[in-house]
Amino acid sequence: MNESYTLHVAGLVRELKKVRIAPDLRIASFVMLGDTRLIEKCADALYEKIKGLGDINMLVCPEAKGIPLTHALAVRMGVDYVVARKSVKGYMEHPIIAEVKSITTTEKQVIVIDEFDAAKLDGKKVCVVDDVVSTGGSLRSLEEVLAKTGCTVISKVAVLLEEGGYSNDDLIYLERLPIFKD
Ligand SMILES: O=P(O)(O)OC[C@H]1O[C@H](OP(=O)(O)OP(=O)(O)O)[C@H](O)[C@@H]1O
Repeated sequence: MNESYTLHVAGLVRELKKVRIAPDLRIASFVMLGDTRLIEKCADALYEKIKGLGDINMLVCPEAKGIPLTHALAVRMGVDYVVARKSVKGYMEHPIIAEVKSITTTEKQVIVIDEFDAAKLDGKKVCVVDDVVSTGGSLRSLEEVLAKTGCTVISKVAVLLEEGGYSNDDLIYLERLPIFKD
């Protein structure tokens, strides 16, 4: 059995380890964290795709693996970004919370935007960024939270669209990623 998947993305090649997430399902684990060259190349490629959209003045990403990519993209666009957290922190006041079910979710998970960050988003035109979109559960929950902040989501981008069920054609992405059913 092939234990890895060879991904070609943004002019680079990476071997992704296949990991089991259910008795009959394995996914290719894509972890950009710490891979500076991959982050920079993907940010370049995504920037080329969205720079013409105009008027985006804030990025938003769910933690965690998409954060460095979002930072790199934000630098290219000359904007700031907000990170939606996956737990409520003690320093948050009046956080906006939605439940999440994603392809990797094993326990109850939430997506949270602190009131302080929500205020930064009010009136902004936003691009949502993530490393991977699979079922779209994380994206949907994030949009649910964002709808309460007064921002407008202009576009959604990801490095990979995984075959986890997300079917909207509104996602800008670089490559598709298969899943592996046994
Ligand atoms: O479309 P979905 O089915 O929601 O899956 C995509 C989400 O899953 C991954 O995050 P993960 O839950 O692994 O969290 P992490 O980045 O905090 O490790 C990925 O970074 C997306 O946020």
